[in-house]
Amino acid sequence: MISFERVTKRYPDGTVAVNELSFTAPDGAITVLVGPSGCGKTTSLRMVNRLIEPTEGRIAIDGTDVRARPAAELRRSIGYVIQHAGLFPHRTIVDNIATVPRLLGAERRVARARAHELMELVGLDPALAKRYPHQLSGGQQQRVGVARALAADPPVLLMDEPFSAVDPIVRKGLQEEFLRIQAEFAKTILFVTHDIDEAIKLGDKIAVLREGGVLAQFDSPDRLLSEPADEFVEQFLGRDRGIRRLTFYPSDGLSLLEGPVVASDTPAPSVRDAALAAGTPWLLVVDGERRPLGWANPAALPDRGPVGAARLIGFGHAFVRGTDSLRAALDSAVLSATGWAVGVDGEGRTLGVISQESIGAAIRAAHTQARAERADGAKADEAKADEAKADEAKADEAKADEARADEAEAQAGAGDVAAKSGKQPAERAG
Ligand SMILES: Nc1ncnc2c1ncn2[C@@H]1O[C@H](COP(=O)(O)OP(=O)(O)OP(=O)(O)O)[C@@H](O)[C@H]1O
Repeated sequence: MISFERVTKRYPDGTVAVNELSFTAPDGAITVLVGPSGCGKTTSLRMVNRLIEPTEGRIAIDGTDVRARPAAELRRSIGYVIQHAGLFPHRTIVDNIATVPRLLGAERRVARARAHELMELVGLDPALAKRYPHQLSGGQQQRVGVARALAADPPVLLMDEPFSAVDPIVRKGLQEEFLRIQAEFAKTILFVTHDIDEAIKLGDKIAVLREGGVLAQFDSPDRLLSEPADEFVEQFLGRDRGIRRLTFYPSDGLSLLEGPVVASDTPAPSVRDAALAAGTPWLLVVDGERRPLGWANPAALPDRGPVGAARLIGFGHAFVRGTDSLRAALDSAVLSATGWAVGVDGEGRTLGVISQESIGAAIRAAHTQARAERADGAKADEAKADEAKADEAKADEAKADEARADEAEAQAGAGDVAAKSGKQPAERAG
């Protein structure tokens, strides 16, 4: 757990880069600091490993002020990844990764063996081990940066725009790899980016900063998208936050229709007659393994031959029910020429189809449920706060009782002494 407690950083020229910043980055989670250029993200991050010292306030890791430890020792216990990776240019890749374990006293052989394991973990070809950083692509260098930060197995990682310097496709790959590694290692991560999409994709918690280093909102991505604290956050999130929010709604509750799904070798006339009788607007034709082939218009089916021989209309892409979100399901329907989405299982076999309208209804239901859950959550928080207040009041009462008892005891004791010396306490006091 990393806690910022009213942290302010004022540079010598008077610039207030961070202003009374307070939030707690929970254990084993990714907390993203996001905001426009110059809002104090990097300054905040570098105060955790004491590359910058705060002017006021306190930063603590697991309750201990970071200033309680010598800076060099602190830094060795915290992984740090920066834009362009910041690798040592004259060391090979394997030695770059082995740097911190070596500093911590690991034998060269042990540190290198660990470095090779980490290269595999972050998806680097072992053949790159003996190269130098300039002989690697930007994406490969970033992977080395991540491997190096993980080498000493630190509980805390600081990452400053680690994926910003690579093209969007490589970046997406790095983000996915990073989430996979985090699912396995559950580090406590503070991650800086100026890209709200990256923040939403990676963050368990997001701290949105505004200019002057002021915290605008600290929330989960879903909460941020559904309830931006103010106009600044709303604008920063962008116009399509409603659509992006659908990423947090699962698709497993969607009811898929199996009726319109037909095997490609079924005789066309029989499916045509059945579909027209049932008022089915579109038929999804699938192969022998139930993989989708395309849509057929029942009214246009021929009088002879299998349905698979008819002219089929492309279905765009299918969504995987359960794994993909409602956003993916909606996207599938929007991209399909018929307005219907195709739901498949993990193996790509068709489970059924669903119309845009039905997905719309599922979205409305998900919104209603989320609102109810938020209201319940707020009530539970209130109840917890009331309980905490009641506990505090009880503790105060107990303390007051104790103080009264002490006083009474002291007076009784004083009485004893007074009695022994033949004087009254009042006399002694006077
Ligand atoms: N050494 C310094 N002296 C004076 N001002 C500084 C110094 N370093 C940073 N600043 C200022 O502090 C503010 C916050 O800078 P910081 O680098 O933390 O922002 P950032 O949010 O990380 O920006 P970016 O996204 O552009 O990297 C900016 O106004 C910056 O100009």
